[in-house]
Amino acid sequence: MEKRDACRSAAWEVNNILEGRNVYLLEDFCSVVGNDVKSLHSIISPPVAKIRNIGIMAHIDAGKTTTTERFLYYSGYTRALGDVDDGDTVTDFMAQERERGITIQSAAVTFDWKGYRVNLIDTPGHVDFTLEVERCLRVLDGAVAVFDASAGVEAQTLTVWKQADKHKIPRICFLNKMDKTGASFNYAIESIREKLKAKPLILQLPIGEARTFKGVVDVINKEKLLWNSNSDDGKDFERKPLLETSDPELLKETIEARNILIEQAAVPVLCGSALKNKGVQPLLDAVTMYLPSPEEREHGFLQWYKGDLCALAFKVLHDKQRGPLVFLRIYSGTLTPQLAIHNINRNCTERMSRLLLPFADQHVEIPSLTAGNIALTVGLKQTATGDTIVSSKSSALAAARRAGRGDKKHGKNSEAESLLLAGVEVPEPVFFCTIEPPSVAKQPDLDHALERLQREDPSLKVRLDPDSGQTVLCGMGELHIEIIHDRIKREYGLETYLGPLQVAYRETILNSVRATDTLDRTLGDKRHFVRAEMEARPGEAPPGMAVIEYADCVSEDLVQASREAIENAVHSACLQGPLLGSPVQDVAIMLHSLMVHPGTSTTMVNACVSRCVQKALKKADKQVLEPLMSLEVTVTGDYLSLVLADLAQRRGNIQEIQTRQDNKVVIGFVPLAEIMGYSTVLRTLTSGSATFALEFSTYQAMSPQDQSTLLNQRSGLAQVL
Ligand SMILES: Nc1nc2c(ncn2[C@@H]2O[C@H](COP(=O)(O)OP(=O)(O)OP(=O)(O)O)[C@@H](O)[C@H]2O)c(=O)[nH]1
Repeated sequence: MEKRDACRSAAWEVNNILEGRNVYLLEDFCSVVGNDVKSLHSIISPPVAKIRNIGIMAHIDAGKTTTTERFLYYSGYTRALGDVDDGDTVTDFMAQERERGITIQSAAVTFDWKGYRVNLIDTPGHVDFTLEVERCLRVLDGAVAVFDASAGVEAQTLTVWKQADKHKIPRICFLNKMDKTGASFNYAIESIREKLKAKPLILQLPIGEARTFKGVVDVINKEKLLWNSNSDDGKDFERKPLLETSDPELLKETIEARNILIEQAAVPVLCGSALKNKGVQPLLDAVTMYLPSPEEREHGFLQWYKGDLCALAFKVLHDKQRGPLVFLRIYSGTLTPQLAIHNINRNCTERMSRLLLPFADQHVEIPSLTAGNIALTVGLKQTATGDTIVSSKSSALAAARRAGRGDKKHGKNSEAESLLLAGVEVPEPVFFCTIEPPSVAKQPDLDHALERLQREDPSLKVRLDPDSGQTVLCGMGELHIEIIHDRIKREYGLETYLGPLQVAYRETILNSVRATDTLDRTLGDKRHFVRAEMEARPGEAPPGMAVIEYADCVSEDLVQASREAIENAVHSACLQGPLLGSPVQDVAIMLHSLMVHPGTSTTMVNACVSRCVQKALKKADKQVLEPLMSLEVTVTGDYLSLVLADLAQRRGNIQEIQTRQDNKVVIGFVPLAEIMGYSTVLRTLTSGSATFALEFSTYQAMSPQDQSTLLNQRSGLAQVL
């Protein structure tokens, strides 16, 4: 009772400063959820064993939205059944909100089911958002894969399934659309076996298929579940034992399935029709029964924190009224409103003002949240997607010490990196294009929009082209850049112009070379004199960076005085390689000698060193590196040779051709430069019957012929321009 009162007063207190729409206080919310009033305690902090953080993975149109809607309805959080086709689902509601400029998209919705707290986290499916999918998977403890039972496993599900394998996320399969013409339980099961290489653990059998689909058999309990055809919303259904007298065939089949089930460790499979309101409640039961709670998942880093706060920001949204909303998965410790937190990635401390739970389409203000939960925070202005949050800098250092990483001789960056416990590696963007505002006066608005979008999406990079002064967008794929372009228009009201998409090449050198450079200039009555001798050689370093070494003969005092100028000069020279102006990687730079006359400005030192490094890079044998994509094309046998011939012309390297049911699956690698706009090509080539999945693999050295073709093209282009 005491706790209850404390919660109430905390909630009321925050209400005084609260103006936002869609935010309920706990007790108001209890009346919203109606007859089934949840206890305040369970709303605030359910026992961790009763929490399920799950995602829904599905191919486009498999029924993810409809299934989510049914979850919310049966759990009592929405009062009417939304219909995607009528445009009145919770998700549609949010889309409209967004159109009106109130960005309350949802990255997670929360609801309770039979005493369990379910946090449903959205997982985007497209490969351009691989990073986003990975980040979401990182915060999931389990997932429901929704399939269209008439189509079985489709391309997008396959991609996300592989990522879930990588992160060891336990899954349940839901064969949806059992009512649809062409729905086939056996076909869908077979495709799970074939394409996902998973063993289906059949927990249910359908009673009827397509138009005759009525309900399901619970294989474990040997019961049939029949939805009352007179009940519009499917809330009422009855359980009846299967009897030898009334259902001899079905009983026999069920017993066989049950025996197989008990023998194997595999993926539980259920079936139903979200649209026709059949099979959703047993799916929710299965989520709570078969998917693990947060404490059943292993997170090695938790031991370093010993109960102190550790959370991962997995999504940032900008709300026009409340500013940035940050979704956090709490791994250990407790969050409370007004709490000051330390952001390890940004090495800053900031204060959150409010703590919300995203219940269905409403946000509920709460006084605290503990480990295992998903929280929505208001007030964190610097935190970006993917950041690790702890209680204080000293707590982070203590964790690093426990992890045995804080005591090494590190530079400041590597110390911070050692503490990024839950982060996901951000891949380097492989595509770029220029973006221009409608007028010069709108450039600050564009900069502001891009700054916000980058906080939400760290795989988007923005830079300034030093030659043209234009803003350049760097992204993970064509769709990624298209969506950013569209969001700038929709959310920030700016009509921008994109330049042509270009491939992000890199450069490196193959041998060691030395160069010298002298800068002797008199400005006013002051003489500035610098002479540098430098060597560039192959050595492991990220793009646009270089390993910098100093020869013993270089005076230590001089290095101390000019270190920053020298390092900035080396890095800026490495940002624009001599061949294509692309970043140079895997280079080490040694400063053999440096002579600086007294009174020479550090700007002059910087200029001389930069020129000297550029000279050395130019003299070396140079190599262009290009992004290589892994490609998977699913095509019917009659189009196979056409697809292969086309890929051969695109410098494709075919690794394997698999047979999957009636289809051939071509697996291989192809340079990104050759595969832009491939969806249109493939559609034309195969009359729209083939599908493909494309993913960045690595950077590879171009062959001498391909490199010279590229360089000729570029210089030809330069002459034309
Ligand atoms: N016949 C049938 N249709 C369904 C079922 N579930 C969903 N649908 C329909 O399939 C279409 C797609 O459903 P959604 O729920 O929007 O699917 P989604 O996976 O969220 O789709 P995206 O958001 O586009 O990825 C809609 O027209 C739904 O009405 C089902 O169980 N049976």
